[in-house]
Amino acid sequence: MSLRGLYAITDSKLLADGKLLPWVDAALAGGARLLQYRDKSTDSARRLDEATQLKSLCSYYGAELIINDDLALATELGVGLHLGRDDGSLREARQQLGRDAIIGATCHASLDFAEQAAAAGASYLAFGRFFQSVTKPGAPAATPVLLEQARKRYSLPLVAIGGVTLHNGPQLISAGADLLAVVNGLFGADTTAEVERRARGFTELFSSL
Ligand SMILES: Cc1ncc(COP(=O)(O)OP(=O)(O)O)c(N)n1
Ligand SMILES: Cc1nc(C(=O)O)sc1CCOP(=O)(O)O
Ligand SMILES: [Mg+2]
Repeated sequence: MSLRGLYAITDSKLLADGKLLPWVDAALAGGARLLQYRDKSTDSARRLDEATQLKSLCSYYGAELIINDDLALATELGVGLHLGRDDGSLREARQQLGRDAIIGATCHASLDFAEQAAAAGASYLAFGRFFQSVTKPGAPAATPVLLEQARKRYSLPLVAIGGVTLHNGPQLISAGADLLAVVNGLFGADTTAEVERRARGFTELFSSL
């Protein structure tokens, strides 16, 4: 599949109290192409159960599920994986998951990190954070100029993350982002109708720019 469009990322605090599946369903109905299951808890039974249900939803909508941090869970479900700088070896994950798996890498604001990730077999390179993020306020800052530089250097899909909204998304796409990775700007909505409206809005940004 082509890696371009909205990349929805779940958040266990925002999507507590039974919101996970309906809120994700709305994001996928609105056109999200990738969904990352990001849950920092250690409740492995619940994580397996939730990720299994998310895999079914993604399959229904023709989207791809990516697991944050957890190679074992991604392997068990046969889905993609996102690794940060301290989340284990991308090269080993590639060997374990196979050549077709989507494996993404956090590159913060560093073209050197991007070079390492590309050499280790990353499927996409994620840069950020571009704006203030309520989800991860302490993430290192990046600028659209970095995206432009990465765009010139890599043909791999580029992901922009961190404080992304419908309002500021266009400048990141113009700078070269293929995917906008969003938590609060998508799932911080009060209703599923609003999540779907926002997801459609993000999706339309990619056809209009
Ligand atoms: C698409 C995408 N980009 C970056 C991250 C951040 O990954 P990481 O630095 O490992 O931080 P955590 O998400 O694990 O807190 C991401 N998850 N997804
Ligand atoms: C998980 C994460 N990683 C980031 C990075 O810069 O690497 S920013 C971030 C949080 C993204 O959430 P929101 O869309 O609510 O800002
Ligand atoms: Mg991580």
